[in-house]
Amino acid sequence: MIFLMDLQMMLLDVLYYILRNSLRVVLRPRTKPIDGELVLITGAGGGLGRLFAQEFTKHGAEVVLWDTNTAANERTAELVREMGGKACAYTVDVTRRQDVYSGAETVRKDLGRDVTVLVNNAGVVAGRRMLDCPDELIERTMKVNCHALFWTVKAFLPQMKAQNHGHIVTIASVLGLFSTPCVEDYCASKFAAVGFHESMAHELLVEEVDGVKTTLVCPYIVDTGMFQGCKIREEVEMILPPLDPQYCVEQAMNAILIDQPMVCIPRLTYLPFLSRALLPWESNVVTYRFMGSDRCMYPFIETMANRTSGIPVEAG
Ligand SMILES: NC(=O)C1=CN([C@@H]2O[C@H](COP(=O)(O)OP(=O)(O)OC[C@H]3O[C@@H](n4cnc5c(N)ncnc54)[C@H](OP(=O)(O)O)[C@@H]3O)[C@@H](O)[C@H]2O)C=CC1
Ligand SMILES: CC1=C(/C=C/C(C)=C/C=C/C(C)=C/C=O)C(C)(C)CCC1
Repeated sequence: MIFLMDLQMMLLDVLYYILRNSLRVVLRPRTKPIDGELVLITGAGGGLGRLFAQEFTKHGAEVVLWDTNTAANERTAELVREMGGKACAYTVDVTRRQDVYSGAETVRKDLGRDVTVLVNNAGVVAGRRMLDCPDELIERTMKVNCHALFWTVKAFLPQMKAQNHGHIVTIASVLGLFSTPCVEDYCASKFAAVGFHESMAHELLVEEVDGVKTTLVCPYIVDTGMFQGCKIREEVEMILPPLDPQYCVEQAMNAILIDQPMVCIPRLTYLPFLSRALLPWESNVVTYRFMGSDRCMYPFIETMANRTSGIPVEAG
């Protein structure tokens, strides 16, 4: 009897959340204020990281910037200060766990307060066919895109939990939800990032740490240069062009500010995610062929090869 009542309650809750989330698309919920929050962004020296720093600044937050590229990171800090914001830049390699832990201590000492929003944004891709790819490059992708999430969350979550206040944002990718060929290192690391993020989010809910929010961000190709050359069939690309970095960050910010647990950018990319889960493997294979997703990374790999050695590799 209790089981049936629980089942009924659960089904009603499921319906309620489907309705609430559908309505959210049209009626935007109120955003939370973040002025006064201390936001740490990894990979803040360029691309999306720099734009996140500027967006958080617009909303009145103070930012801490971590990157391996000191000059680029300092430039981000400068841009934030030009906007009238507060920024501190530190050179931290997020793959070195002792550096992450000591870096977290330094931030605490220097700023005299705890980080309340963590944006795990740093990311890399090998950009080589798996069998041509040096082992070290594969390891690097796993360390930056996946292992580093453990170190940063272990460094900052304890204080957030103690205060029952905070937000952990993981910049994953649609390639953490479905895959394309020739980016095995990247897909493995992003699928892992999605798994890590979701497990942590469930853990916080079970422990009833309701003041620490989580947002998983899964963007499609963004025009930052990271995946330069990646190309799907032209007719499909007209419906699904690479994202403008500013648009991508604004969409992610909207999700963060309404405590949305997950966002795919653009929304259209929920479709391949669903079809991967629901359709037979072969149906997805023919869809990939039709849309040009099966070979979309070939020109990207060629671009990367030209960038790194000047000698094009055979991508076909
Ligand atoms: N661009 C795209 O198409 C998409 C990107 N994403 C994800 O968004 C995030 C940002 O990507 P994007 O802005 O395009 O990439 P960028 O390469 O432009 O920026 C990534 C930044 O991370 C830094 N970084 C790399 N390794 C480390 C490290 N070990 N420790 C600290 N910082 C590091 C880089 O420094 P350096 O320049 O010195 O390497 C760089 O400044 C990534 O996680 C990426 O996977 C998701 C979907 C699509
Ligand atoms: C697989 C697939 C597609 C292509 C996806 C691509 C090309 C994604 C690239 C994402 C990147 C580069 C993310 C970086 O983090 C379509 C056409 C959407 C639909 C059919 C299935």
